[in-house]
Order: sequence, then C-alpha cells, then structure tokens
Amino acid sequence: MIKVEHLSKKFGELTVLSDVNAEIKKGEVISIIGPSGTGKSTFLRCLNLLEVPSGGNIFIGDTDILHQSADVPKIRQKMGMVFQSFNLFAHLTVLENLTIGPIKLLGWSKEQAEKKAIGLLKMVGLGEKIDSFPDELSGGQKQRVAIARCLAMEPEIILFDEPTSALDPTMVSEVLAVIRRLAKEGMTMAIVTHEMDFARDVSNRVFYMDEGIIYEEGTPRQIFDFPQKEKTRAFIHRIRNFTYHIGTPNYDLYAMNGEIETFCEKHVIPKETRNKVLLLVEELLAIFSTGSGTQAFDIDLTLSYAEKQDSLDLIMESAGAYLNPFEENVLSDQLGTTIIKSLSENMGFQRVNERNRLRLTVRKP
Ligand SMILES: Nc1ncnc2c1ncn2[C@@H]1O[C@H](COP(=O)(O)OP(=O)(O)OP(=O)(O)O)[C@@H](O)[C@H]1O
Repeated sequence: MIKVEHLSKKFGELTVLSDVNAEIKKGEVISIIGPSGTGKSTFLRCLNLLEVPSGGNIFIGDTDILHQSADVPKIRQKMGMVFQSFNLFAHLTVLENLTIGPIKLLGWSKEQAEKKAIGLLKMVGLGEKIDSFPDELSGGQKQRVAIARCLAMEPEIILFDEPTSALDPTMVSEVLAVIRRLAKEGMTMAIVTHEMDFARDVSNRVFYMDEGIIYEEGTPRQIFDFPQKEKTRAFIHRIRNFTYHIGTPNYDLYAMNGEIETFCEKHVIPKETRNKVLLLVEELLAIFSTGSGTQAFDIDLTLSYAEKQDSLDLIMESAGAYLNPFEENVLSDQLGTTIIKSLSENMGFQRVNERNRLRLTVRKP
C-alpha cells in the first residue's frame, strides 16, 4: 500500500532522516518507536507531505507521491492524521468538526455528512457530545473526536503522531481503546507512540527508529523480547528499567521521587502502587544510608517493570558493610522492615562484589 525508498529529510544542516526504507501493507498496524528526536514524527509528516522530503521515493499503490504531477490534496485525503495536540477547530461544534471536511473536500451533502458523523461519534463513545465545543471536552474526548473526524474522511490509512502524549494518564486508555478497535476492524495505521504495552499488543510490526533510519523492524515479540541490534536492546532495556544513582547523603529527594513518578506514569502503574514504591524507596534508603556508615555513599536504585506479568521489581544496591535488613535482629529499629515486608513480596538478598543487593517485588493493589 505504501512503499518508502531511501527517504531522507534535512532541516538546514541537520539530517533527521538519512535513508528510510519501509513498506506498509493494507490492514497492517505499524508502531514506530525510538528515542526522542530520532525523526519518528518527521517520518510520518513526510508520508502525508506535511514535510517535503529532501530525497527518496514514496509510493502509494503505484503513484509516486513526490512526483511533481502528484495530486497532493487527494493524497492527503487518503491519509488521515491524528496529532498529539488534537488540532480541532475551536469555533466549530464537535459535529461541525466532523462534517466540514466531507462537505468541503468530498462534496457530500450536509445530511449525508451529518449522518456519517453521528455514527462515528457514537462509535467513539461521544454520541452525546455532538453539540459541544472542543473546549468543553476533556483531553481524551478531544482526541476521540479527532479520530472520528479523521474517519469521517474515509481514509485508507491513518497516521497517529503520539496520540496520547498530551493526555492526562487517566485518559490514555479511552483513546487507546478506540485505536485498538480500529485495528481489529482492519484499518491500516502507523502510530508513533511511547506506549510500549500498547505498541506490543496492537501492532503487527514495530519499527524502531534511530540514526535516521529504521534501525530494526520486526514483530512486537522480536523487537520487545528479542531485539537483535545493540541500540534497540539498550532502548528496550531503558524503557523497562529506571535507574538512579545516589552518591551523596544530600541527594535531591524531590527530583528522585519526580523521576520515579514519571517512570510509573509511563507504564500506567496505578497510583496506589506508585505510592508504595515511594514509601519503599524511602524506607530502604533510611536503612541503607545508615548502613553506609563512614564509607563512600554509594547507592544504586533500579525499578524494573515486567509488562507481561505486570509486576514491578525494586532493586537496591549499596556499598558498605554486610547489611541484610531481613535477618533477625540486624536492625535496632524493626519498624522499617515491617513496613517493607507489608508493601512487598519475593524479597531476596545477596552480597555481590562487596555490595548489598536487595531485590523485591512491589505488592499489587
Ligand atoms: N520544522 C523543523 N525545523 C527544524 N528542525 C526540526 C523541525 N521538525 C523537527 N525538527 C528536528 O528534527 C529532529 C527530529 O524531530 P522529530 O519530532 O521527528 O523526532 P521524534 O523522534 O518524533 O521525537 P519525539 O519522540 O521527541 O517526538 C529533532 O531534532 C527536531 O528538533
């Protein structure tokens, strides 16, 4: 359906895409993942010519859309785009947001366009909001309107550019549910996303972008469980694991907690579990800070999220004398260990390379 050959894009001196080659077949759902700034959005924007590529070819069917004879408005009609920031028309009602395109660009009658729009709004769960204005809607509702608006133009493929990035975490799932439904119905889609669990279960193929190219591609299982190339492996490891080094007793507790919360939010970990993590970290740090004694303060904290089991492990390593907080009578204050035991399970202790290593799983709500 879409074939991309040697696509490149420069912004002045900056080469964002150097040599992108890809094929998207009808009915496929492609997730595009990768570190920030690696050109994922630029790639999508080149596909529907919101950016003019610097070189290469893009074919839709047999049509070379970069050829000067290409009918750009027609090509854009075939490719819907959903943006991070919704891009709804603020002065139009929800219904009018959906009907304006078909009436003006497809030549539909008002009645025909409204009938279709109402059906689509019902489909995305917003049948009661047809007369509302975008400002009266939550972020999740706005994004569902944006998806319905896109569908109103009957596109052959929908390009999603980080559709949930601007949303409050509580609204992510309602938007992802709509995209999942479209995937089930066979809609061809390419989705730039930071939602890895979603990418894993909704897509047929995943493109990992790095270094200006599609650095590795494969099924979700290949990319998430068995990445072959070094940078893909490092990326997948990084998104699953949060690490924080504490090298001084005067560490910035608020900055650390903020980073822990961001990590938990990214993996849609419930607030209750998040709070348990913060409490566990506080208790463990109190124990290990004392245990560090006069030695160099050197503590490593890791949070490791396993999507499949939906479990969160906390690992704390510290330099200093042997200190296993779970041994009887090791600590004078037993309250800390009691709290830790009540919030976690599968606790394990090891002494590795002169360091104390504690691993535990945070108890689920
Ligand atoms: N219109 C533009 N003019 C100049 N530079 C741009 C423009 N659009 C994007 N860039 C630059 O191109 C690079 C790639 O941006 P892009 O948004 O495609 O990355 P991304 O992989 O989607 O990142 P993220 O995951 O953070 O959204 C960035 O360095 C960005 O600053």
